[in-house]
Amino acid sequence: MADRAAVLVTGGAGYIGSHCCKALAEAGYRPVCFDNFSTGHRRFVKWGPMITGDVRDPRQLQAVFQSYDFSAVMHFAASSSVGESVTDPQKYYANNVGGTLALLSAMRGAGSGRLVFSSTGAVYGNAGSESAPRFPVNPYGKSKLMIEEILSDYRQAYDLNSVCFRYFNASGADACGAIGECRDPETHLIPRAMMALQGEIPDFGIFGDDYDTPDGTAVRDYIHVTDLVSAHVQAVNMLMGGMRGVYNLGTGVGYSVSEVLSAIFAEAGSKMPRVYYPRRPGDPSVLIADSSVARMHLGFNPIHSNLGTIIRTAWNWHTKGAFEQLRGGRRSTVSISLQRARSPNHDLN
Ligand SMILES: NC(=O)c1ccc[n+]([C@@H]2O[C@H](COP(=O)([O-])OP(=O)(O)OC[C@H]3O[C@@H](n4cnc5c(N)ncnc54)[C@H](O)[C@@H]3O)[C@@H](O)[C@H]2O)c1
Ligand SMILES: O=c1ccn([C@@H]2O[C@H](COP(=O)(O)OP(=O)(O)O[C@H]3O[C@H](CO)[C@@H](O)[C@H](O)[C@H]3O)[C@@H](O)[C@H]2O)c(=O)[nH]1
Repeated sequence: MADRAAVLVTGGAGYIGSHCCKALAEAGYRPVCFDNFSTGHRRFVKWGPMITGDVRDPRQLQAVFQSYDFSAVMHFAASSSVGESVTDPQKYYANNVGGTLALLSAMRGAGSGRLVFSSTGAVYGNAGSESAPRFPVNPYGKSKLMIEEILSDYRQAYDLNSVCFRYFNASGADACGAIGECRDPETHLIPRAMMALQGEIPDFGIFGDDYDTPDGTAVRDYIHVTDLVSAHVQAVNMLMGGMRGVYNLGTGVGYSVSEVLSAIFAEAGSKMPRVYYPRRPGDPSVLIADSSVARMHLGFNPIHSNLGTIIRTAWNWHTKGAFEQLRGGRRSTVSISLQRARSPNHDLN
């Protein structure tokens, strides 16, 4: 079936992928979601066809490329928890590197030559501009850097054109309230803190208060998912005009874990004790983007990414019916392995 406006979205049932499918549909494309639902949700596939499949399976991929004539491919499918990548690196190299190689092979077989790849700020040791040294400190970041190198070689050798977006901490939720951040187990800061405030998880804590940062907790650059996916739609348009390259997507502003928690408490109108755990293995101290190249070349303008909007939209998602339905109305048994807790600090500010 020829369909020039079709875009293959691997991982389209996940957090960022589902937001991207919505944005693609709104921009006139037909997003075709290909997902194994390892962390994604069938309920998130609302804006185009849903294909259940695994990017590591060449036969499934071949069948998809035989069924559609894709204008571009967006590759979100991956394993993406920094801490887990330290304890189970094989999962990360097999799913991220292995899955991407299989996808690229299927693309070449089908003569499909445009890819938008989800890379990460975790490829840097200390982030800066795109030309800053890349010293990933965890297997997740290393797996993404390997893929970037592979894509660079494929660009040269096979004319397979790609845009790599190194995004920083995706956060927030679409204003519709129907899609948002929800994995099982959840490991990310903002959803975990919100789940803890709602009594859904018993073991929330701050990983590290001894970083070389103003308040001792780790600093990240939080970028609203709506701003992220706008850049992706823009990239599809520009790939058709021959654009390629590697771009940071962030705000250039960092917030500490402690500052994020304060913003969540303010939005929720309730607080919980701040419990401190040792640092999480693989975590860098500070990750802040310099996105000036994306601003210049893509017109990237993260208008939704102030911390207040991020927390408000995430809280809206977490306290609306859609989130509760997704979790089956049950209390979560989610628990991630924690190292020995130090004495809780009962500072509620
Ligand atoms: N969330 C962030 O802050 C962030 C930051 C930088 C980069 N990224 C990257 O963005 C992408 C999306 O992240 P997310 O936060 O939406 O994660 P997510 O876990 O919500 O989504 C990933 C999706 O991919 C699917 N998937 C995983 N392995 C698959 C496979 N082998 N075959 C088919 N489907 C598979 C999952 O079921 C899920 O729907 C990932 O590549 C991630 O590394 C995320
Ligand atoms: O229960 C928790 C969860 C997280 N954190 C901390 O909060 C910060 C942010 O952690 P998290 O939300 O897990 O995101 P990151 O580990 O920074 O990684 C995200 O951001 C990276 C880019 O910056 C992406 O590459 C990853 O895919 C994405 O998961 C880190 O210092 C964590 O140690 C806590 O203190 N307690």
